[in-house]
Amino acid sequence: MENMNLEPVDMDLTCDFSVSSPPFQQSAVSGGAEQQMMQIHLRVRPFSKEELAANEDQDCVVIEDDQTVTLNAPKGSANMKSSEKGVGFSIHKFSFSKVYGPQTTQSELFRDTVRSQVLDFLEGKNALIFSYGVTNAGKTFTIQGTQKDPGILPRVLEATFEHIGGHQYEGMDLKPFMRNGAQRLDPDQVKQERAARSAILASSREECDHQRASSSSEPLISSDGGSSSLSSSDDPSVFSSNPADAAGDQFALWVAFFEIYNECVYDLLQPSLSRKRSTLRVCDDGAGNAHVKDLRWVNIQNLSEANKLLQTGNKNRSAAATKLNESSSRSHSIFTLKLLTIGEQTVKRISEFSLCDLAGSERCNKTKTFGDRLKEARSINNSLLILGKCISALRNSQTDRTKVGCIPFRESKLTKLFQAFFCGKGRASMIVNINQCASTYDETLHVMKFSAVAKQVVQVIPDKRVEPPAPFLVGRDGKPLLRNGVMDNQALESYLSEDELLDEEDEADMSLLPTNELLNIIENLQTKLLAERRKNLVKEMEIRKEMGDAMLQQFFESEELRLRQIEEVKEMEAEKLEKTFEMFREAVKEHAYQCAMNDLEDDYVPLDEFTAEQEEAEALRRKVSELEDLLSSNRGAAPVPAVEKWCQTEPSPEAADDRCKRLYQEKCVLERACEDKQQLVLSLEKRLIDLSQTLEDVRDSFLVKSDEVEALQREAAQQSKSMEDVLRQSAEKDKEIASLTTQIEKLSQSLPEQPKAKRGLLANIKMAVASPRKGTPSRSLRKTPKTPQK
Ligand SMILES: Nc1ncnc2c1ncn2[C@@H]1O[C@H](COP(=O)(O)OP(=O)(O)OP(=O)(O)O)[C@@H](O)[C@H]1O
Repeated sequence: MENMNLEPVDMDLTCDFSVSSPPFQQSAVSGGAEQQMMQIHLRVRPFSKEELAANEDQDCVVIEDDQTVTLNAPKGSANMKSSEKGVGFSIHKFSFSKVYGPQTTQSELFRDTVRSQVLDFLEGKNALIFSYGVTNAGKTFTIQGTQKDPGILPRVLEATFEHIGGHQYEGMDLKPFMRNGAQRLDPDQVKQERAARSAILASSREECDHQRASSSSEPLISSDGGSSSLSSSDDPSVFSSNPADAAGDQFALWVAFFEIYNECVYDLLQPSLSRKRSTLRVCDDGAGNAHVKDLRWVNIQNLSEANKLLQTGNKNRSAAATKLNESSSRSHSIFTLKLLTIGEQTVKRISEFSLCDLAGSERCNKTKTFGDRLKEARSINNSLLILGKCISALRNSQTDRTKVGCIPFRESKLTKLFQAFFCGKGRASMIVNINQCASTYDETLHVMKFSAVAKQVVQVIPDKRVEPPAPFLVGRDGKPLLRNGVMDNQALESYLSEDELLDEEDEADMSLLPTNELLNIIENLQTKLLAERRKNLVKEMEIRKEMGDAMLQQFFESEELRLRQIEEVKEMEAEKLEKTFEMFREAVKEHAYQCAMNDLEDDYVPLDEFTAEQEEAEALRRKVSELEDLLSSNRGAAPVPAVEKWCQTEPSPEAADDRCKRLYQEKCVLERACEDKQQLVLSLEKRLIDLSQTLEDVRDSFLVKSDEVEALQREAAQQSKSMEDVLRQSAEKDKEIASLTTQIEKLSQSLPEQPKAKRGLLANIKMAVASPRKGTPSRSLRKTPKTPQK
């Protein structure tokens, strides 16, 4: 506690640790839940005769009102000395949810502090109460009390049995499992459970007889199970179950009692056959719910049985006489009740009530501690220091959201177990116990400062109207049971995370163990490590293979998609080309037709006319040749052009002249007609050339498009070739993985006989897996990829 940095800002002459907000202030948050400051109650115990004789009464503790207390530093205390030096103050003021003076009875304390939490518990909510204070301040008295003056715990038990009434579930086949679950036991397990329970109760009976004979201590609850000393509920009907609400439900109450001593968890209800008790592990179910693994849960049916268990547990608890307390608790003890509400042969809900009696915070010099006591004191102070750090961090995270997630719950077993309550899975409240002795003033001041910080922690109280979710149910082997034919997911998750847990024995205080045990532990750990590594290696390979397969599959799918797209583009391009070509063909045809039509219009000559003209021309030609023949035969002269000759040789010059002229004109007409025909032929030839040119152009563009199509086809061919390469590579990898798996299996089978050789091979395999591309073995594909369509 000395190092705890919880000092609030001091003020003037008196230091005021009271918070400005009213102590019971509540505010609603979303979903009907409420926020509430953590309830911190202060109990000031009366002086004992010895203390009064030793002049311990120096008015160090002054109760101002039912919420405020002032501490006045006595002479000689460290606090007084530092205030005399001008460092700090000698008067400190603290406020609490409520202050209970030395005259407060156990019944009053129960009624004011715990009753509402008991009601929560009976309604299915979780609750935690822990007592905190220096050694000999009255923590155990507050939690357990005496037979004449029972404390909170017996009263909680009494209230619970009042609530259960005649609705006790006798089956004993439904038992708490982990933090929030229940286990269904088979008949054999129920038999074992009953036998173990009887053994514990019988051993406590012997102990009680022994105690009665020696009258050394008194049981907390009368052994007949009656509640003669209990008056926990002034109005017992408050706790009675309402038959209308219960709807035929039955209740089973299971309890566990354990302690955390030197950071090791011990079951206080486990009969220890040897001197060395076995330690238990604190496990997390993966959802922030820590629980003690293999803790003994005992089904109790009445107060008498509860008392016997308390006796047994207290007998096993680590206690020792210190200078300040004859029987000082050297450990944190936690008594937990679990109430199972059972209806229709299943567990409807489970609620938990934990009562924690913390070990006393103390300074080693005051308690004159050495050896084991010193070690205990260090361990106690350390776990209380972590509790203080958690509470401080919790308060800081609530005031400053950036600090969320830095709460060191995992640093001690105690805080791991408290975490769920501090994180909204139940309501926690603290009872601070102080004595008024001047000799322990400085420690008391530390305790008060701690509680001032704790008081500022805000808790989210779940909405009472909202029914908590049904607990998960597991079978004999702890594996989840089907609920309405469906696997219980919550149970499955918890079960799986349970498997993943680390062995927390590693965290226990090893220095307490002898060397040979340490060697055994090391050997065990080495074996575990090896097994873990092997498991990880196999897992890693499986994951690699899965990832490879998934990637390959993805690649095939994308490749297939790409090929499909290329095919579609090709088809579209070919279609477009075909259309363009068709268009050109149509255009050429149209053009040729138009030209032909134009020519036909220009050069149209009726056929009769043309035939007549042809005949006439033929007749004229015949006549011309006749005349030429005649002329040449008459004159015997060298032949001359026919017409001229004929004109010259005409007997009548006029007639011959006319005839010649006419013939000449006809000749000229014929020549013109020939010229026109020649022109027509030329123009047709020119049009033919133009058309050929157009056809040439169309052919060229067709060739270009064909080239493009060919290029696309080439590209597609290349891609399919590269895909084949990838397939080939994947096949090789697959074969490599298969051969490695075979090797691992062989190694796993032969590992126990040749551990050293296997370690070498495992390392080789790990290297091979770490650089899979260097492996030579060929592979085969698991899946045959689809051949892309071309
Ligand atoms: N309110 C009280 N009224 C009468 N006696 C009390 C009261 N509180 C404590 N005592 C007595 O004071 C003594 C010390 O109390 P207790 O053992 O409960 O202290 P503690 O805080 O649990 O100490 P430790 O941490 O060392 O276990 C006991 O003899 C107890 O009976």
